Amino acid sequence: MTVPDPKTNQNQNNKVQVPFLVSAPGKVIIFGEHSAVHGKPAIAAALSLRTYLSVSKSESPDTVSLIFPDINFSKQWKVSDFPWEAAAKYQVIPSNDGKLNNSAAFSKSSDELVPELVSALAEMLVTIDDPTHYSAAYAFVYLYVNICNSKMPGYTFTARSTLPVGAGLGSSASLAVCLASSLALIGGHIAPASLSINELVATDSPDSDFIHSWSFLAEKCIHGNPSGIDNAVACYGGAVMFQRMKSSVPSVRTAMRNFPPLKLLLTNTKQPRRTADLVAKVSALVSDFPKSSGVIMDAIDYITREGYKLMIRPFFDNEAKSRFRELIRMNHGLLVSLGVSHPTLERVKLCCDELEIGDTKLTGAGGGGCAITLLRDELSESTMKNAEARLVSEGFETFETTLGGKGVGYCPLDKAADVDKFDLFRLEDREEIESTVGVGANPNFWSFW
Ligand SMILES: Nc1ncnc2c1ncn2[C@@H]1O[C@H](COP(=O)(O)OP(=O)(O)O)[C@@H](O)[C@H]1O
Ligand SMILES: C[C@@](O)(CCOP(=O)(O)O)CC(=O)O
Ligand SMILES: [Mg+2]
Repeated sequence: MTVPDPKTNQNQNNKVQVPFLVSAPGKVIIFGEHSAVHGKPAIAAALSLRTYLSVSKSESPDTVSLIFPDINFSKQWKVSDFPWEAAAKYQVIPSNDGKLNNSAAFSKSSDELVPELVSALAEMLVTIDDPTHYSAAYAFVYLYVNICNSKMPGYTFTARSTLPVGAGLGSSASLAVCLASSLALIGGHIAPASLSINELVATDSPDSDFIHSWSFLAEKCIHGNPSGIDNAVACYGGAVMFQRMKSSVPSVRTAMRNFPPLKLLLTNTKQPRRTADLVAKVSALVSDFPKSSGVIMDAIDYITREGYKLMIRPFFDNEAKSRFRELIRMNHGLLVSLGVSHPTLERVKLCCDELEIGDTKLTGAGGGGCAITLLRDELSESTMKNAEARLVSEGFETFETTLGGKGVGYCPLDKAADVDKFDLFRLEDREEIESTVGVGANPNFWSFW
């Protein structure tokens, strides 16, 4: 983490030049969604589908603007509308000797939202009725007052995802990481990223840890009680075994460097749902039936650990693959018993079972959204084409994606021409976003923390 000038709260070295872009990946949970919230381990990997966010100066210097076309939402505030005084009491500003002048608040705010700040921000959000809009705006304003300050000029934040939003692939966490990294850059708390796509990261950097801790709070704003697995993957990339610990003990995150090349089909039911509702539903079940639901959570715990053991074997051979598929099938059944499947998800599963292409489970919070099918090895191209055509004919959408990619990235927009070329608002669709700014199609534009 860099040390900002205490007067301006801006880092003097490596100061970011506006405009710029940041980006973070979505994720797929292989085992352990929901049980992860209740302290059990889970396994997830970063996707090649990502969220991109641009930061530019607002036309009017005292206006902060959000432009979120994927959810049909835009909003403006005046810089002076933000509750800076309330924020100052809890804000963590590193002093120029590099020590945190409010370290108690830092450790608290890196774990829990500050209730006084939440109520001070409520007035800025009162006119927003749609919960989708509200949660995105809430995450933004919470991070903005904590990470930025009243002396900074107004900026415009435009976000676009190549991920489906609200479909179990971690769009909320990838947005949270984009917000945390862009605000940390303009607030002068971190330096622009410098690692190229092929450089391996030996250890986590203080800058990525800073982004990670604030993105967790943004996830809290979006869905109440996140385990932290989604924003960890969106921030650090790769594949992880993750376990949330009881409050005040940090979560355990074990990078899985030899993640086997899984052949996955990703199917979006297009059934909308909110993670917040499903996480609350499972938490209600846990408190109503602690013993019965506890046994289900324990079973998922064993499945995840069995899956982990198979995945870290030096050879992910046929025997390992067939055991792995059994685990996928069992994990789905247990999620059904927690009440988080949906008729559309069951239809995807039925279809894949009938076609005998592999084993299917819901991924993410369920209630709609996406399913993953771990494909059998020996499937021909025509079998796969037929299977995808059948799923599409039933109203679903299939995705091709690769697993285990990079975490949060940064792309400077140095030249004036870049600003028009990379105007996220104007890009037509996922394909155009990917081909114009995408990390996959344009790896040389990007650096990583
Ligand atoms: N590209 C985006 N633009 C604006 N808001 C987004 C975007 N992606 C995610 N969000 C926010 O995250 C919410 C979806 O999060 P969630 O219900 O956790 O689903 P998931 O993380 O599985 O996509 C949206 O309702 C919105 O508030
Ligand atoms: C249900 C859960 O395990 C995953 C939610 O993922 P998503 O928001 O549906 O992509 C919640 C969490 O771990 O925070
Ligand atoms: Mg989410």
